[in-house]
Amino acid sequence: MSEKVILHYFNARGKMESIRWLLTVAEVEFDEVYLTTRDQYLKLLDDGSLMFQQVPMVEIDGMKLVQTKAILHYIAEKYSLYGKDIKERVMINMYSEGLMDLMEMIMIHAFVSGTKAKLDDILTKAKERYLPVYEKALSGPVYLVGGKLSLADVQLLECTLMLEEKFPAILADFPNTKAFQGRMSQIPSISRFLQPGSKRKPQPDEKIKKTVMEVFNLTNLNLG
Ligand SMILES: N[C@@H](CCC(=O)N[C@@H](CS)C(=O)NCC(=O)O)C(=O)O
Repeated sequence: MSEKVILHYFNARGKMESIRWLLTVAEVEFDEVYLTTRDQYLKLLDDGSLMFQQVPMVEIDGMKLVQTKAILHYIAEKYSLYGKDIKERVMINMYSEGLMDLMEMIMIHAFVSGTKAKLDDILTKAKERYLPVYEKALSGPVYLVGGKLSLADVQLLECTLMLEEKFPAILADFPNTKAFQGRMSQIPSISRFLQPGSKRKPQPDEKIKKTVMEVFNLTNLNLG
């Protein structure tokens, strides 16, 4: 029997949250080791556990995986959430990359306490560049690619929920996407994940920002 999956990251969404979502949908149990001190991080570096001195790091199947996309693709492939052939896979990757670009904008904005102008820019891009793509793809099909649940669907749900936290009415003009969100939320593993007390993380607060700065020995948060 393979050992339990262990996630090494902050007690925060960040780059690990999509991995938490995907494991949840795949119904894979996982434990988490939260980075709270610089010593913990230095120990991971000393151990050689972090290939590029960065987290997320995921212990799975006897490996210590880093690089968010590589981790997501491994899990998606392993649990049949990655299409049936290379043409489906490239579509899943394109949808997924678009969602990661958008989610990263929101993540960075939260961390660097950006201006209202920046938030407006995210809203405009979400409505004009990203959401129309998913809305069109979902006009008819139940899932984004190949009529089957995939990594892209899981990330679309995660992303639309993040968007609604910032812009509650954003899906009003995107009825297919809103209906998709409702369907996805009824999948039992997802429904449980959406309940309070699950391993889903809240929006970042000042405390977590302080922890990240201490762990990485930063005086200034510069996330791009
Ligand atoms: N390309 C990597 C980037 C990971 C990354 O930037 N991780 C941050 C925390 S969210 C980190 O470990 N920063 C420390 C550093 O880069 O020295 C991925 O997607 O996993």
